[in-house]
Amino acid sequence: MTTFKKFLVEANMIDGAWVGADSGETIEVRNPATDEVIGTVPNCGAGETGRAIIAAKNAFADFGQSDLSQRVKLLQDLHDALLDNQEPLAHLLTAEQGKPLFEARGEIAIGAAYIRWYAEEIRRAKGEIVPAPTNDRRLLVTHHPVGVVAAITPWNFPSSMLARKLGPALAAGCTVVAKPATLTPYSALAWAKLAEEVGYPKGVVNILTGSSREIGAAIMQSPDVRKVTFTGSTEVGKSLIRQSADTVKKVSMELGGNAPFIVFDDADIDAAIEGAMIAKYRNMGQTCVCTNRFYVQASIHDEFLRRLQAATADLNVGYGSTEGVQQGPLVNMPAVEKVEELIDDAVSKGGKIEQGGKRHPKGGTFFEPTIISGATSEMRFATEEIFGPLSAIFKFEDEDEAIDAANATEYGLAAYAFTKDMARAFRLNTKLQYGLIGINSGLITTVEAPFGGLKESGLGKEGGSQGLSDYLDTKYMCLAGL
Ligand SMILES: NC(=O)c1ccc[n+]([C@@H]2O[C@H](COP(=O)([O-])OP(=O)(O)OC[C@H]3O[C@@H](n4cnc5c(N)ncnc54)[C@H](O)[C@@H]3O)[C@@H](O)[C@H]2O)c1
Ligand SMILES: O=C[C@H](O)CS(=O)(=O)O
Repeated sequence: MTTFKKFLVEANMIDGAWVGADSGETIEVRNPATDEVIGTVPNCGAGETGRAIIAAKNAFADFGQSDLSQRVKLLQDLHDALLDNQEPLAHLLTAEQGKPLFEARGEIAIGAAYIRWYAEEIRRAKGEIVPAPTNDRRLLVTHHPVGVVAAITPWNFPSSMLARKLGPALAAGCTVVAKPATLTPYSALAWAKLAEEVGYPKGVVNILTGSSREIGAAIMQSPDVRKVTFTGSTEVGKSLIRQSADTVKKVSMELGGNAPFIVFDDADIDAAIEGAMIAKYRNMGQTCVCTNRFYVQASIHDEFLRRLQAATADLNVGYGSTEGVQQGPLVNMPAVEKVEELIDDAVSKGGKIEQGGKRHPKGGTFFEPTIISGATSEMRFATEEIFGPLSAIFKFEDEDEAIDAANATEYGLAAYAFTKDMARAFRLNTKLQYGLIGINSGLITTVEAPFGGLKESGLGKEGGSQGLSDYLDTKYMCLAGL
């Protein structure tokens, strides 16, 4: 049995010290599968946040001017430390979030890959010398770390969502104040422990737990925080964007999704079913890029539905800590109740439950992987993010109808389509209003590519070469008198 005790840190990291809340108050952290208390974390607020921001600002004076080679070495050591501890970190992640162990291991691995990627990318953050209009001057363009960065992250991928913020921030020479979701704090606090172990100077990485509103307000009101990088719901993202105006902070937003999954009649059905299972049921459907709406062309609808039903019925539902389990519990009871509301709404409007449809016999927040056919645009799940193991099956006749239906949402994060027609693939790339488009694949996230949404799914990119620029300020210097 792997123990994660080393990373069960019941304290916050502020200015190089592990501390509790000024009030002494704590918050319980529960295992979604068993509802047992795993431990507690400090319930910090404005005062602790102010001290963390000052610590990050003070640390930036040196870290922001540190040698590139030093920052690269620290990132390489952080990458290695993460992989050396992959097993306990994965077990910790499963304990606090519920996802199956194989997915938790994958999340730790991609987190390490983001760190390694930015250890490499920062060495290519080149400036330029621009041809001057006259010979008495040189025009130089250079890049510099923005300064103190606030990172606010969600509960569904509590480790990798912080990795793709810490990576570019630390590579650029920024310092960080991070606030994880209250439901899943330990996977984030583990990053502070690893950063401490590999030798990051005090104040470079600060991680706080507690009142989202209090900590959030203190972050947004501070002129010393020069960038906010947020991953979470569109509703909270909009609030943070509004608050950022008061001090003109840089913002990057990774927000909600409502992914269409379009299966054309020329699709490889085996590939479409394989893609559907991962695009729908990864993290029990609690993934921003999970399929929200399946659009299946009429001539293959019944075959696809039958095959999806068989694959869904085969899913192994159980405790995420049990090897071989493919679906764990939902994160909490409100998540279960939301799925139930969406099912009741769909059935009341003519939807048919083809599979599942109710709480799992395991009880608690376990829920049966569910399929509803006869879906229509009047049903709530056509426009609301499901965030659960519920497959909504819509039927369509032709390509234009599918594209129009797919785009009928304020979201624009991920979209998927299965077709052998490459001319159609390029039409879809042009016409689908989404930042991420998977053709014949249901799992497209990778560190090499820019991840981010259009419309109300976000601002900015994470990963790829594009993910670094948000942590750099670009300056122009005119060097005259030569
Ligand atoms: N686009 C992406 O990359 C991506 C990735 C993961 C999750 N998400 C989205 O996140 C949502 C699920 O995550 P969630 O439930 O944690 O989202 P959430 O918006 O409720 O919370 C996200 C984070 O913001 C904090 N927060 C909440 N209210 C705040 C406030 N007023 N001020 C400051 N911080 C505040 C929370 O404590 C948490 O740390 C879904 O909509 C999902 O699509 C998007
Ligand atoms: O939930 C959203 C995450 O960004 C999912 S992914 O692991 O990055 O695809």
